[in-house]
Amino acid sequence: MEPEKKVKWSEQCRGWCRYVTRMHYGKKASWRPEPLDDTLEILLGEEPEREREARAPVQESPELKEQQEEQESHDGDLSCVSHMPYLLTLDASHNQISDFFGFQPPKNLKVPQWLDNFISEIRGLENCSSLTHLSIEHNKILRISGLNNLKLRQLCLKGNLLRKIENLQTLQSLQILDLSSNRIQSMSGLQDLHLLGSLNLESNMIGEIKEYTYVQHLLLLRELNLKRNPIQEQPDYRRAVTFILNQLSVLDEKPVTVEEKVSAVNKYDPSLETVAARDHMTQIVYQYMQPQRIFDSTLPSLDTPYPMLVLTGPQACGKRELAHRLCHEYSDYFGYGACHTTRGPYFGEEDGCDYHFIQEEEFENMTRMGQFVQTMQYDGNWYGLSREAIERVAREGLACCVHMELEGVFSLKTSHFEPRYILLIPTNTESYVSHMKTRGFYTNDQINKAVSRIDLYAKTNRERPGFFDSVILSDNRKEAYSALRQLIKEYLGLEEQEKEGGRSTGVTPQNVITDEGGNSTPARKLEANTTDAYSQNYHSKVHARPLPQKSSAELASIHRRQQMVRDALVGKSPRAYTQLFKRYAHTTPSLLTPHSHTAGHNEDSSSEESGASSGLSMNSSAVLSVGSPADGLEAGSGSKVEHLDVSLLGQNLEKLKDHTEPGLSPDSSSSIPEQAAVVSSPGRPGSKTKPILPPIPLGRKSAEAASKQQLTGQAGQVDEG
Ligand SMILES: Nc1ncnc2c1ncn2[C@@H]1O[C@H](COP(=O)(O)OP(=O)(O)OP(=O)(O)O)[C@@H](O)[C@H]1O
Repeated sequence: MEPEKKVKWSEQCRGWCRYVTRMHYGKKASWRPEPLDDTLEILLGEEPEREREARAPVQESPELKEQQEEQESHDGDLSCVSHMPYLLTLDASHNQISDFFGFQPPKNLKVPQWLDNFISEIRGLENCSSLTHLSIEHNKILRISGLNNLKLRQLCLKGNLLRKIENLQTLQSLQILDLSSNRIQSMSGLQDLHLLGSLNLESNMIGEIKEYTYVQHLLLLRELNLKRNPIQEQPDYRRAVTFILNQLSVLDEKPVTVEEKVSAVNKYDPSLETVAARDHMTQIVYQYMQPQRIFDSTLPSLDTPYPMLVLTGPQACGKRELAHRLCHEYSDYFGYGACHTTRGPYFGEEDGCDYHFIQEEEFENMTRMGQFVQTMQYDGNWYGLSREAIERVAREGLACCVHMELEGVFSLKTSHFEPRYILLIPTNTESYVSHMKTRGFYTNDQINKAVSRIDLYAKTNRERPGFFDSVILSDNRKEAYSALRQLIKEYLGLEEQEKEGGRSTGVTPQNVITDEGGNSTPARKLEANTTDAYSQNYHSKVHARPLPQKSSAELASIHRRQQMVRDALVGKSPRAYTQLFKRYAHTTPSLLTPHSHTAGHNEDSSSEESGASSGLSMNSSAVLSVGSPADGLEAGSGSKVEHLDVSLLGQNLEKLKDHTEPGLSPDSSSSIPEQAAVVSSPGRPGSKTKPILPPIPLGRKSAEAASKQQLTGQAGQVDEG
């Protein structure tokens, strides 16, 4: 049929009408191609060779002559068009046609156009089964109708009087839709056009961002034009649309860039990392804008981060209660780090004990003063962990124990602090919900939100091995606490001390190490008389470097691990805490380590085992020498926890719970509680480069010293600005 020829309608082309492909029909009052009218143009397709050969006899045939005569005699209908079997485009713009009722479309008509007429209703196209392109621009159409089941690929109803989009759902082939310059207020009615790739709604009356939800699932939609609609006035319009319709490549005739898409996601659905990075950036910027304040106890250093323990998990999973119990029971080792919050106190909550309850304005001021390490907004309230809260605990010579939501953990991980993170996660949704309901503080929305976040935690744990240092199921508070307690006890080496009946490894609350001769030495003094903190770190690092030749300690360590492998092969499963800490040097605050100053040569500091940080960051520059919990203790004896496969968590929480039940675990003979379980995770990134973990600076001070320190702590602010 190609190439097309443009000719005027005349006698000459009448015989060619079979090959008409496009027809522009101008200044007519009715459907009648008047011969010799100079406003009528037709485009002729090239005659196929086969037909050309056969044409002469056909033209001369009496039937055709009859047909032509009949065609000429027609006045006022479109029957002439029906003799054009190849007609694809018909453009009848700028006429006075008011109706195309009775129009007998040619068999192959694909693209009729009726531009600038007085058509108010679409009718008569039911039989146009080949019609793919339809344009009825600038008419007076009030409603969309009469298009059912057509195979239209392009539809243009620009410049009509449409108020809503309707009756399009059967146009399943529609790819391009132009409804510009109408009075449409909603995008409802487009949701079923799954092949739609281009939508023009310019100059309409669409005003609400939520209208986009109607086209949100049209995955092929690439171009959308909403210029000159009231929606353009909505704040952040373009970014919001880009976010909701992230499949778009052109919006309002302007390409949507990758940067725009990233910016939209970062604003409306930021990843946890983005939230954390933004929060961290805020805190750092504000902090630098302030006169420098020295927090000596928690100062960042190369190898000895200040020891912190973070309990994390969904709201009301029990982490706060557990943190308090832990700090109470192990008050010589841990202090509770109270965050600030703008939420009002619940019944029974005390200011400064659970939180520092402050007004939003004060919270903002504190933020601007750079006082927070991290902040987070949860349920419309702000929460923030201040440097001072940590420092207050550190000045006591204690490790700081805090609880927070996942976003807080992400943020804290960007700071110089290197806490150990324990995830407390409920597996029994029903009892979790009923616990929240019993507390009576929460609305249904809050409960639903908390429940939905369980999966977020589980997913994070599943997809980021090593993100949490340990996982404890929190369904049963008592068991969860005993799992946590067990973990801490093993780590601190308290169990061994109990076993040894307070022999030379004894630790006194007064931060004094008792040697075998009964002489007491302040723990700090032992450290202090070597050199300053930086040098200690440096030496620790040097000592921790793998030696070219294995020391006897390293060989012993390798031997021990080989033994564990052998045990595992014959079916003995190691206890949970050994899983948790075995990758780390077993370290403890200096006040707990009778042989702290010999650390670098301790067995556990062998190049491989000490190649990572300690289980809970509560290390001194020393390594615990009372023996690794993995040593010599029978698997499972007295332990309340069981090692679980971390990959199970979150995939199927119920399954996980089952897994903890006696009889299902390979080591079901051991006394394992039904729900409490600890899941180990591999070392976190970078942990191998930090073999030695930090001391708790001085251990718990006497009440007097502590209060004195409090006072001097306030004075410890140094104005460098
Ligand atoms: N600084 C912080 N950063 C991030 N999350 C925090 C912070 N402080 C507290 N949170 C967490 O915010 C959530 C809401 O705290 P809130 O104290 O109001 O909850 P709750 O109902 O008492 O539950 P929970 O018993 O878990 O504390 C809790 O999960 C809490 O752990």
